[in-house]
Amino acid sequence: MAANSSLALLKRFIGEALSHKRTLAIVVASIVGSALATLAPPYILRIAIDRYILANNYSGFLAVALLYLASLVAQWFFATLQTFYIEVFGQKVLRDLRARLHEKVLLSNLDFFKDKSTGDLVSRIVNDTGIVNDVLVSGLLGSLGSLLSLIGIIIAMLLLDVKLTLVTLTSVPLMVIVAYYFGGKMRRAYRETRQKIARISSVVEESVAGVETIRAFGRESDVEREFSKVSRETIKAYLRVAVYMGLFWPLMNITSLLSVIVVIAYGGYLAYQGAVSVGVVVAFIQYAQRFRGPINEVIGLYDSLQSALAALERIYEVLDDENVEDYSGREVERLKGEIKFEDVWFEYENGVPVLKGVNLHIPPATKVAVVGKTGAGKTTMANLIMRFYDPTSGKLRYDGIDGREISRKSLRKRIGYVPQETYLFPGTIMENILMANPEASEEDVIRVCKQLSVHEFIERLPQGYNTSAGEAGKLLSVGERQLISLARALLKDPDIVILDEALSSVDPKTERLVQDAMLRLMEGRTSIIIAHRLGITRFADKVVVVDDGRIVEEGSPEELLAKKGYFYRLYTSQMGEA
Ligand SMILES: Nc1ncnc2c1ncn2[C@@H]1O[C@H](COP(=O)(O)OP(=O)(O)OP(=O)(O)O)[C@@H](O)[C@H]1O
Repeated sequence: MAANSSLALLKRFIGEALSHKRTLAIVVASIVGSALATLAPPYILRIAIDRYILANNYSGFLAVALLYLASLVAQWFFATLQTFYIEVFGQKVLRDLRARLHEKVLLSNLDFFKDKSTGDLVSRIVNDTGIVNDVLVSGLLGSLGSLLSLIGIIIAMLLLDVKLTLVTLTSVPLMVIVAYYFGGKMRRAYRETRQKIARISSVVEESVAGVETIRAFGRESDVEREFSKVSRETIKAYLRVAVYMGLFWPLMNITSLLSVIVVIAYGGYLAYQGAVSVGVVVAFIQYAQRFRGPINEVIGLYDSLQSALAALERIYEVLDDENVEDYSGREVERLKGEIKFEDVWFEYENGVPVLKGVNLHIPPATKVAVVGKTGAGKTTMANLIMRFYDPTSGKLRYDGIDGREISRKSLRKRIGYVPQETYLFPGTIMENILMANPEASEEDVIRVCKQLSVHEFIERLPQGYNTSAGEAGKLLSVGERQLISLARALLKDPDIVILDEALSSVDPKTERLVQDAMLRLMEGRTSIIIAHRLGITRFADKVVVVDDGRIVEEGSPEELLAKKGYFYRLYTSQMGEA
């Protein structure tokens, strides 16, 4: 990443984090207090030794001893305050970032998801924000405190003795080298363990999710091999961390002790000559030992800055994505349900039209079955009616109103959509149906379920409507899940119904239930059925045959069958297969 773009990222992030001024003020106060409190004890010790102990003067000694104790308590108090409020501040920043990212996911249009995998988005919202918090909030503020401490220690030492200060500082470069080189190796090894752990989880996840396929293809031993390979690599990574940790901390302690030896040797010599007091030498010994922590912290921050900035960049990439759904536009209360495609062209990708000049008039309360080969553009037509996308050119009108003028939210309130696969959210079956209409009551849900004859089979579940979706998901067949989807749609009391009829085979009894429920849902409503099984077309007022993005035939099922054209061929070949 170029230096100036890193700086711009950091500036933007800090600018946003500054919105929590009050917490930040407490953090800064505790950092300053903590730095000052760290400086005090050696200084007080020096006074105690020089003015009281060595001078055999015990009259005010108790006061100095108490002062020393007070400075230790202050050090403890500010350190606790600092740790706690940095966490509070960090969690607030983290919550804001995650909330904005999550909202972005909810408000983005479908183009947003085209080039992002679920795993990638989850990782950005969970892991990247975590890294940013660790490094750019906790790390940065902690390092700020460390830098303050370092500067304070050097000033305090300079005030005590300039020459001794300069000699003591000679050990600092060595500490920096150890912290940079060995500390860096340790931190990199640690990062690697995290990657290996993530790899283990994904191998396990894939094994569980794909267990049937693995067995069917006899791939058990391959998967096992892969797992033990990743396992071995993980062990190696952990052992590397252990080696570097074992090297790093003792080395850091030794360099710290080296500086103490330098102070004792040179300070002792100066004290012998009478140039400094014994108290000053003792204070220096203590200050010299206080370098280690802050130096390590500042270098650790420098080391992880690159990865945190990369994480920040990935976060802003999502936040700045411009594929946002626009919810503005006029509100519609109820629709008669007339839909008109007027020379609609549509492309997902520039230059690749998927719909090529579709003209279609669906009068209110008409049942239309859309049929055609895989990839013909049926689902795309449904996507346009839902306004998941708008036409690239041409218009879609609802009751004569251009769809672009109607607010997406209010339009979707009037449409009941039954996708091919029913997604059950965590929660109970009752909650899963209620989500379709927040204004509906539990009685409404039961009424709707009775209407669709879904009530009986829900009642048969272990806890009826209160069965958890997870448990129900395992107990319910595809068809039964689709019945729940149909109940959801009916609860909205929509004006327009879109059914993406599933091809998957359903047992005859459930199939009958699903079909009856579909017909009941469509009753008196403008309905579009994307029909994979052509048998359902006999209930339609009109069949529309789509091929390669164009409507090639249109008419009542009887007309089209009699015409012996495209639909007739599709129909007879499917019925033949059946
Ligand atoms: N999000 C997308 N991005 C790019 N191309 C897409 C996208 N969704 C669908 N397509 C392409 O658009 C064409 C029409 O797809 P569509 O899903 O509308 O067909 P369909 O008739 O519903 O097919 P099926 O019966 O398989 O569901 C296909 O060539 C498909 O590859």
